[in-house]
Amino acid sequence: MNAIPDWASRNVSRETVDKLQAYAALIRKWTPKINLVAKSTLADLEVRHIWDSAQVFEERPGVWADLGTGGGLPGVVVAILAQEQKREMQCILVESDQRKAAFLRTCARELELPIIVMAQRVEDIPPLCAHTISARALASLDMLLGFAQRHLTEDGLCIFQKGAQWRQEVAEAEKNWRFAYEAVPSKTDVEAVVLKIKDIQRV
Ligand SMILES: C[S@@+](CC[C@H](N)C(=O)[O-])C[C@H]1O[C@@H](n2cnc3c(N)ncnc32)[C@H](O)[C@@H]1O
Repeated sequence: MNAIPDWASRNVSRETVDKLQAYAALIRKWTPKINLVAKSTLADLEVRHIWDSAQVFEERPGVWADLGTGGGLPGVVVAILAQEQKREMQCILVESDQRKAAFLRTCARELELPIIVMAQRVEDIPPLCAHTISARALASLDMLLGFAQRHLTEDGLCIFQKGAQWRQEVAEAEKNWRFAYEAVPSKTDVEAVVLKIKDIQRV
């Protein structure tokens, strides 16, 4: 399948659609050299990765940190959509793989995005004091909540994309953490959810 996302339903401008397409072109160009996404998913890149990432975007104040951003999913998509909304939002992308971080800097330059790329491990950087933290395919929920405890402001929000096993992940995480969550059905995968989590405390 090579479906095109229904950007009109998001009220996205022509300029932003062009930027998302330019980003898709960069992923297609770089993926043969560095595995930004599985090559088998390139044909369906717009829905499987870009639309999937766009669904996490919401208007939020302050710092948005995307952890383990890889090829920029969802961080670069969030930065493009924030630019559309003219939000005063600072996007920080944390990615420990140096080649992927170089790709992210290329995205920043070529797409004219005011993002900060940190080519380090999430565990090694000083607290980011982020108001929003996203992560896609990075780690178990239990581990992500540990990252959030270090990098999220007290009243901040985590937005984690999780697959079919999300209920088990929540149950596992609840052994170590107290938190409030909402599971929003994914728009791209019937079994997946977007977990919105706040008020995180270690048990
Ligand atoms: C499975 S990929 C997912 C990438 C992207 N979020 C996506 O959905 O396509 C996980 C990424 O996290 C990075 N990563 C893994 N552990 C990390 C850590 N502790 N700190 C920073 N980045 C990390 C890896 O280099 C990899 O690019």
